[in-house]
Amino acid sequence: MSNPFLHLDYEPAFEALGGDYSDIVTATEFPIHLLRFRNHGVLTQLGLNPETVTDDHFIEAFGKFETVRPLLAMRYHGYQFGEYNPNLGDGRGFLYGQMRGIDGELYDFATKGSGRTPYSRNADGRLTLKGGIREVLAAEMLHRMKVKTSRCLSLIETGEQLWRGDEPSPTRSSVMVRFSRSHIRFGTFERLHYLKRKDLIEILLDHVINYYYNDLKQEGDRYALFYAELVKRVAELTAQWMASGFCHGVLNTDNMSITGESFDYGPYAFMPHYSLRFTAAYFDYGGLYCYGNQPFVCEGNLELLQKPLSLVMPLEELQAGLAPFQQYYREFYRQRMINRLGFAQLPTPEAEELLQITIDLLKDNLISYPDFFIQLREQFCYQWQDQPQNILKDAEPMKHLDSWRQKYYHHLQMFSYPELDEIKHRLKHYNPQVMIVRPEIEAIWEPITVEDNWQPFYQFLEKIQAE
Ligand SMILES: Nc1ncnc2c1ncn2[C@@H]1O[C@H](COP(=O)(O)OP(=O)(O)OP(=O)(O)O)[C@@H](O)[C@H]1O
Ligand SMILES: [Mg+2]
Repeated sequence: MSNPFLHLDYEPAFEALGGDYSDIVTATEFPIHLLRFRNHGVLTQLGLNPETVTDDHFIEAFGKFETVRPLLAMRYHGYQFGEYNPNLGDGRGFLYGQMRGIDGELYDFATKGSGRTPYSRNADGRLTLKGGIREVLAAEMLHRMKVKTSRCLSLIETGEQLWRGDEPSPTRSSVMVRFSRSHIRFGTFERLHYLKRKDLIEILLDHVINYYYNDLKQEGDRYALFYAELVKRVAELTAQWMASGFCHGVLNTDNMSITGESFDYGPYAFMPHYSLRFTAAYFDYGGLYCYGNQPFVCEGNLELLQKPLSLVMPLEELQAGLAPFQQYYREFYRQRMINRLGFAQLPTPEAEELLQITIDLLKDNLISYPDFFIQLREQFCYQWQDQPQNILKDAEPMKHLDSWRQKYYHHLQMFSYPELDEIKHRLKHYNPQVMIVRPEIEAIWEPITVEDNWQPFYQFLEKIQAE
């Protein structure tokens, strides 16, 4: 059977921009190829029947990189922890191809760990197996939590020994293929500003609007409308992270997608309990990218993007576009938190009150942030409408619990029996039955590294995906 990945209807949109934005590269040849993860959800999104795609098809296309189009290392710069770095670009990856999903939208296949490129500097161009597993888990978890995220299409172990400061070494190697809306980053524009190429910024901006903001392309003021829409999308994404208890860890501008989608899951972490200072990356000494800073950092990154964009549009329009960011963020955050509590909609002042008391309860008692929502989902029952004491009735006495119960109870009073069923469903929809704080990731990695036992990894993925 011919390989469906080699017969997809590839649409070389980025390639068509020409050689100013990328370099043609070759993939490394790996000593072995062991397919460790294949994402059937993504296959379905591409209109492929998983039963017709063999493991060898994955290995041919995404381990040996047989291809029908040139492999492109994308060029970009970026602000990293506030410092401008012009020495970036795809140093261990390339764009493999672009194609339409069944939704009609354009998507990228791009690699991580596929070998050295002109942007590797002194590094090896590789991805550790643990790093690959971590990215698979983050993306599937966030996808399950209805966060707009990239996903991993495949993860292939490649049989090399890598040396890393942050993993016991030598450590195993892998190559991943990521499925995302786009790998054009804020830093892709920043590089063009650095090179003073207004002409290339204009071409790239039209490209972005054409493919990712299609309904704006006929508008006269499409640049301003694009930026205003990007601001809104990033505010929504940030709110989704915050409600999920997710700390991205490395919010440099080269890790910010121009489509407002979340990607690049390196030293991320889901916070164990509510703390605005919770920091994911061990090298983030000052806590710049801590959980609670994310809405401000994202706003700041959008502001940095004004520099390149102001070469092709008035700065005042960009400033006006950014002005509502925090308000958007707050609205999206409140809405998502209300959803996680089981409600579709509540009037704003009541939603704010419920939100505040929920945060106080979580924060002041150091309750497990993930477990709180899991318990809510698991224990919800109609009897909660009878007496506030029934709500999470096994919980130890603690600060704010009575007033939180009263408030939750008060909101439940407004619903009929069938509507309570909807709450039950909503609690399941927004709150997965498992979460991955760090010890869980270690518990998945441990059997793999000690005895090459992948069962806990696959079982965990199944639990993430379950409703
Ligand atoms: N092992 C490596 N070899 C070569 N370059 C690397 C390596 N690790 C990181 N880089 C480069 O360092 C920069 C920052 O890395 P970062 O970890 O943000 O990106 P990445 O994880 O490699 O890729 P992506 O952002 O697509 O997920 C990028 O230019 C990246 O290509
Ligand atoms: Mg990155």
